[in-house]
Amino acid sequence: MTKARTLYDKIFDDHLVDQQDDGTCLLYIDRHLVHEVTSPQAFEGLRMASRDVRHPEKTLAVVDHNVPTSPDRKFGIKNEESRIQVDALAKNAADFGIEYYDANDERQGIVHIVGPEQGFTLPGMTIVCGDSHTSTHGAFGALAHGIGTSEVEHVLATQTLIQRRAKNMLIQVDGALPAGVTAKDIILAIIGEIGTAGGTGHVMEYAGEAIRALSMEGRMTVCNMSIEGGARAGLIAPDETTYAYIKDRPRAPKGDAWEKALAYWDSLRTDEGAEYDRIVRLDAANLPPIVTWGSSPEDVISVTGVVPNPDDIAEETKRISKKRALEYMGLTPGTKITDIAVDRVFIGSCTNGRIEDLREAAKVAEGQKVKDSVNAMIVPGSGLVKAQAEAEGLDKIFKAAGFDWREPGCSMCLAMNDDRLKPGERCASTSNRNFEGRQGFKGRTHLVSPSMAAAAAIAGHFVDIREWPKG
Ligand SMILES: CC(C)[C@H](C(=O)O)[C@@H](O)C(=O)O
Ligand code: SF4
Repeated sequence: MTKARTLYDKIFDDHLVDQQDDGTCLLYIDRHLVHEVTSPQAFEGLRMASRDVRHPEKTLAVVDHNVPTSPDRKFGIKNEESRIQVDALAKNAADFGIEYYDANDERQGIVHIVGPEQGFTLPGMTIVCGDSHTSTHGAFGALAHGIGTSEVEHVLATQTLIQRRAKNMLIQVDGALPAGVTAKDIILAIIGEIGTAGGTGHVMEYAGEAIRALSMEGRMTVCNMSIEGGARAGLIAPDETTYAYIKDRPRAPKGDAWEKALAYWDSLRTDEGAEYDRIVRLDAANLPPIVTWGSSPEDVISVTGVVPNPDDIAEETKRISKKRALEYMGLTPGTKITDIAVDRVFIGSCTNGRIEDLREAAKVAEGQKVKDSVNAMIVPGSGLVKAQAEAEGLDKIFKAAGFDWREPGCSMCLAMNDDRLKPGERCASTSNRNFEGRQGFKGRTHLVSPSMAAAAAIAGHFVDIREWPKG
């Protein structure tokens, strides 16, 4: 009898090219996504060694981090550093025969939104990208790893990656989400529970009623932040929701190939009796909307709560670090979360820049006005998301409410382009990292869901979305 295996074990085994006695494995890589930040030295390395890209057709390049999000970007990038990186990717893609979406291509967007949209991301595949949030693609039941630049070069040259087997971790989310509570709150709650190192050495598989009930957009939000929980990757077994999303995408299998693919994809489930190294359980029905208060994604609190007091932490190193976080954030213990005023609102990123996120935000914004003291921007995650949103009239709702409607890119998720916080500015952000300086020097980031962000823009402070609109 064969041993019961997890979904991770199955995908890993199906891609194993070689395994050494010390456990070092060589994995075949089905898909490689490339962006401008982590690829220039990799291509340079190939040139120096006179090597080609082994499988250009399994590689897709797109610019996202450095592109400005203002409409006048079609006239070029003013910032020199950004322009150099973007131009380098265009040249490298042309020189090595790789399909490339530039900033004027409607398919351009954040790499982790583009892959799924194009049907480039498929269940059972191994997918890599020189980017930590590659875990997003695990929502499709693909084994998706973020890799470093030297590994990018290795994959470009050989279409393989050196890996060790990870441990298996199951995150079981039972129950049904209450109204106003979203996929973002699920993953923030998980990270709050296990901490940012909780998943170290593991691949996290998310299962349970609440995960099955999520749309692909929601599943991507959850898998996206696996990396913030320290995991090597996140995974969700594919099902009818997955297939419906993929069907008829440009690069999805068609006709007979589709039927064959479905048969294989249906085998991508963890076997009955397979063992996990660790299991974490969560009840979705008990989850509130969550806001982060510190400078780590594990610093989570219910919107109904107050800023915690680090003095209550017994462990010294942690106490000192959380004290510092509060100082950085300019917050006082005991302050009600709903009393915290925001200066900026950012709705976008590979965590929450998809169509469903914009719909959720638009529902809150409709007929309302952004508070005078707040500067709020909506950045669709891709050109296709933007077009879809415009076809649904969401842009009109946002603009009428006083939100800034932008071009697609990573934008203010990280301060690598013109969108950034000024020192001291406080932002409600739908992105995934609230590290010091992440959204701009001395900027203060609170991670929230899209509807919570939209409501904060209108009220000027955090509000409990479950009670929105008041009166
Ligand atoms: C620039 C890139 C290497 C980085 C990552 O790996 O995640 C970025 O996307 C981020 O979110 O911090
Ligand atoms: S949107 Fe943010 S998290 Fe995602 S790839 Fe871009 S910078 Fe990284």
